Amino acid sequence: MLKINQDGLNNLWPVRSNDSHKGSYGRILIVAGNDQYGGAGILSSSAAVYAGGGLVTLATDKTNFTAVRSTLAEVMLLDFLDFDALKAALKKSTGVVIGPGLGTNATSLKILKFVLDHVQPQTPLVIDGSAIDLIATHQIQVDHPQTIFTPHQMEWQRLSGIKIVDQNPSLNQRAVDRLKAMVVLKHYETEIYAPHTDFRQIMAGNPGMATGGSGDALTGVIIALVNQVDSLALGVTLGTFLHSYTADQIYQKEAVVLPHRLIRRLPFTLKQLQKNKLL
Ligand SMILES: NC(=O)C1=CN([C@@H]2O[C@H](COP(=O)(O)OP(=O)(O)OC[C@H]3O[C@@H](n4cnc5c(N)ncnc54)[C@H](O)[C@@H]3O)[C@@H](O)[C@H]2O)[C@@H](O)CC1
Ligand SMILES: Nc1ncnc2c1ncn2[C@@H]1O[C@H](COP(=O)(O)OP(=O)(O)O)[C@@H](O)[C@H]1O
Ligand SMILES: [Mg+2]
Repeated sequence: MLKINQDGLNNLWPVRSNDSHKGSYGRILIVAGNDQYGGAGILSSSAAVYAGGGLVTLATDKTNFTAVRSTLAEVMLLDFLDFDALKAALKKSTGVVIGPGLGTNATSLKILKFVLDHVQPQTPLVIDGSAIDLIATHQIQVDHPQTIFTPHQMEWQRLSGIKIVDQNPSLNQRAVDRLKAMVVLKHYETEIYAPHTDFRQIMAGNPGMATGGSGDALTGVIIALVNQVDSLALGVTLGTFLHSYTADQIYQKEAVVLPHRLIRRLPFTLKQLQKNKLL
């Protein structure tokens, strides 16, 4: 097991080059938020923007459009039932998130299957929340080579079949090898698994994060960081650490880490971590 702390990541934070432009930092598509869970789509997409994603599009239920526009002017919008537009967006995306607040009904399933069928093979794909539940319930085989699952322990129980009380690194690793995907197993000191590789443990995070929406925000942070470095494993590690480390800064002064406040703080922590690199 490799413990991940601030010192271990010191030289690895991406720094923006002078001749870069928005296209240098990814075209990110977030497919999230049904009519009940619109907030999940807002949290995921705003986290992607605040963590430095170049161009972020949210494909969501149409009822969320006004709320998204009034919260987050930077994000572009798509109706997630407009499959022609979704197909075109998937074709040009360099990073996709599916699942936060997607719901688990027949429409949600149709959207998930469409995304799995049309995402480009080279594009990193973060699968979270409702999408994990749908994959477990309907026993959907995910063959996408660049997949990152981000389950909490209950979602991991559903996906892997390992009961929460029985979850341990050796059983988790075997399930990850079978899945052939990265897995960010979220809890206190979150673990990051990849097939046939020693797992990493994030030495940051706190119980102030135990509030609805923290994981939705994580998906956006991860996909934004994956779009700023060359390696998938590094992007996932940096994103997961940045999320928890930012939460720790807030938790020093606030008893609950509200996800929207964590998100607003991301550019500051990112700058601070970059500066350590430049010292
Ligand atoms: N503002 C919003 O729109 C929100 C939307 N959300 C979405 O709602 C959908 C349902 O997600 P939920 O996670 O609430 O529902 P789930 O039913 O998947 O999981 C929650 C249950 O798992 C239990 N659990 C056990 N171990 C856990 C662990 N380590 N971490 C978290 N929970 C653990 C919890 O106590 C709870 O009973 C997802 O698509 C999610 O993205 C939630 O993120 C909440 C906020
Ligand atoms: N007690 C805790 N200690 C550290 N981190 C926690 C704790 N509880 C929750 N978290 C973090 O908060 C996030 C919760 O994710 P998730 O349960 O998917 O939330 P949601 O679906 O409501 O957005 C994860 O990143 C998890 O690691
Ligand atoms: Mg979640």
